[in-house]
Amino acid sequence: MTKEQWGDLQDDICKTMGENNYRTWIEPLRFVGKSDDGVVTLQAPTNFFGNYVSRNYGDMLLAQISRVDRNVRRVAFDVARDEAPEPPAQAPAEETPAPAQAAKPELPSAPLDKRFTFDSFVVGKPNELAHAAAKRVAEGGPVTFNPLFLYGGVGLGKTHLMHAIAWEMSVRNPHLTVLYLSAEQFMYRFVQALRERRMMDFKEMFRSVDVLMVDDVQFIAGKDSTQEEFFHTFNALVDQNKQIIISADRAPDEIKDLENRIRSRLQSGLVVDLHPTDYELRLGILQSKVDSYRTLYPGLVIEDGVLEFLAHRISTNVRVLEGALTRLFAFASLVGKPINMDLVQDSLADVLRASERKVSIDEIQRKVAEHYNIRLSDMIGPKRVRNFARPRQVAMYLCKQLTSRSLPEIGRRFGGRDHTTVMHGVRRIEELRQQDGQIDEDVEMLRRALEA
Ligand SMILES: Nc1ncnc2c1ncn2[C@@H]1O[C@H](COP(=O)(O)OP(=O)(O)OP(=O)(O)O)[C@@H](O)[C@H]1O
Repeated sequence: MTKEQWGDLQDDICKTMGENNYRTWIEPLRFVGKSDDGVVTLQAPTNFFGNYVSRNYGDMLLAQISRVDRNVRRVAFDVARDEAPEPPAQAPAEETPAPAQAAKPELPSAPLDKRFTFDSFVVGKPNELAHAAAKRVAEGGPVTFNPLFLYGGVGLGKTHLMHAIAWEMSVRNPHLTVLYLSAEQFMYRFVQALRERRMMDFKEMFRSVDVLMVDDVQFIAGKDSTQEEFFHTFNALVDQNKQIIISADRAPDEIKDLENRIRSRLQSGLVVDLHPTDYELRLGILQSKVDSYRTLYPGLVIEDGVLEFLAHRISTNVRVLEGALTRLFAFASLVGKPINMDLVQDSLADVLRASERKVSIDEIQRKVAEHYNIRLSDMIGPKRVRNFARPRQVAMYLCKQLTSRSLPEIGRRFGGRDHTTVMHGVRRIEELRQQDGQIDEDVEMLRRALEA
């Protein structure tokens, strides 16, 4: 990978992520070089910037770069050396003198991702409440719950929902001042204002917004001065009946080192959580992603079963799921082949290993036998009667889905059967899941129980 090749890729990257995002996040990066062990380093203006790009676009960049250089394994981010030092974790005890001529601070809103709208947010059981609350707030009208506090694990859509609210509000009422920023940026602005002796400007600016959205609020835990300022900003806005929307990776009472008065303020509105995704939601998200990729990769075929496999096997983190799909599309277009299970195994081995569920063949056999009320020895043994054969096939199917064991290995664990027998069993259950609601329900229930 050379600087020229990085330059040549820019058009494609821009098309993939849209011009706005490209200009905000990718254009400022500088190509530094590629190491012998396949790491491409890009220079970002700040640590925050580098982390953001790595988290949100890392997989896409890797996929694009590996199209021109297959030896690249990883993309790393470096920070420009002449960067102003990152803000300290605590506000400095002593203030430094103000610069001779301080400019009035601009509204420190973070850029919104164009893709993060309500339209592109797939709703399922685990996130329907959070989605409904976000929608209600985005519609404006009288402020009914203040703040709206959204929380959930990594990559479950908190930022997506926050951006969607901000977009929707701005469209419905272009005059509203909607300020969206991360808690880290809030602290950065606060420390900067302290240093430059512009606290009045800072206070004025934050108190003048109509809607304040703070992402990842757990970041201010343990940072006393920032918490204090956040508390005052919060109160001032609530007093003026301005909407506040907060996100965090856990519930207010689970955030350690948070002052009690802040904790209770955060709990005083509506607290809703995004639950870990379930199979159906993951499948829905994959399908909607595939639709949006169609224009980018016209003609690419996805064979049956691939999305279902990914939805089963990949963790609940939607970012990992999306990254896997992006990589699959990039590889498939590179080698000019359809997206099938072979390609999945070739290109996603690391992701699949990482998300491997620790379910054993023994556990599956026991659970299935119990469910169908037959003896374990009958399920594994030679008898071919339907009462034993069908549960056996279900167990084989689940072993294939939930473990990384090969077909011959599964065959051995089912009384030394041949791998073709296992393959036949797996296919039969796949067919039956389409045709027979009862079998489909049984298999799904067993899968959930085994994964729980
Ligand atoms: N229900 C959903 N429908 C469509 N896309 C989703 C959904 N949930 C998450 N995503 C996508 O998953 C990715 C990660 O989501 P997001 O950044 O909102 O997660 P997060 O909860 O803020 O994670 P973090 O804790 O890391 O900040 C984004 O690309 C987002 O669009």
